[in-house]
Amino acid sequence: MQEAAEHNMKMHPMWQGPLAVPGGDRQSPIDIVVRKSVFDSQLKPLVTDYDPQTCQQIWNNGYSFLVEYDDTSDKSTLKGGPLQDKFRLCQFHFHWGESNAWGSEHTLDRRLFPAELHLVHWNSDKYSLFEEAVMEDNGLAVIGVFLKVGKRHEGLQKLVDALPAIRHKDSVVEFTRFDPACLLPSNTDDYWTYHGSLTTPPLTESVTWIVMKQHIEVSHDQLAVFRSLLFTSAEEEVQKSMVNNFRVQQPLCGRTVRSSFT
Ligand SMILES: NS(=O)(=O)c1ccc(-n2ccn(-c3ccc(F)cc3F)c2=O)cc1
Ligand SMILES: [Zn+2]
Repeated sequence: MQEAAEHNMKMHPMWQGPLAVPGGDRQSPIDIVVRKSVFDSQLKPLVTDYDPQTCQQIWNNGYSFLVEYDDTSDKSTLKGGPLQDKFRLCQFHFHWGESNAWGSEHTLDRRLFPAELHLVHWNSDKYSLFEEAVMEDNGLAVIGVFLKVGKRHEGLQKLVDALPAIRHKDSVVEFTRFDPACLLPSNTDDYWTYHGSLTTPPLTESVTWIVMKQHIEVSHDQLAVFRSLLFTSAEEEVQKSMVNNFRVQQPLCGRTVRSSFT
């Protein structure tokens, strides 16, 4: 069934262009083979400092829904971990499946999760705009968090309640005072990190990936609301459910995945 979902995903307009950066050898997502990851004692704890007042809007971009933050100053930042510089939060979004059996982009020893959260940051020490950073080797840092189905996530509910208002592609509503830290697992010291890319076009190889070892739990009903979103705009005749908006795992091409824990 997942293969059919992967096939359907590739039919989405998003994927009608090049499926990889020509000559790309650091594409994402990947399968993290836990026993092959290399412990690095130099990896530091993550330091997130998010200001909920910088939360601005939530919108359906026709592939996922994005919660966007004001990134015109260093008010919501990420540093530490594998990073040498300070990174500014610009948005977060999710990827999910039509069933709880799949949906994540990264996998752990081939294990799929029902969904995955991505918090996207850009290097504000080196670049002045996201648009600039997205093209650079050390331009972006994305925190990945796996979602499992279980108890209701109280912090997520405010976001879930906003989704019916952005059911169609290109719909946007104001969304304020949301602290993305509530979506991080209680333990952010244990993670894997590797050099990769954006998982949708432009697929630029500019991302330091930081994948959390600990997952968060959301309820089945909360994920069902994700699946009530549509890939399509209100004007389109055929409405398509926004599900299976994930890319399949890419070749590791000799890269090392480091772990912050033994
Ligand atoms: N899934 S993910 O790897 O976290 C991911 C995948 C794709 C993007 N993405 C897609 C288009 N853009 C984008 C937006 C504005 C811009 F000026 C340049 C971009 F590349 C972007 O950041 C952002 C994040
Ligand atoms: Zn993503």
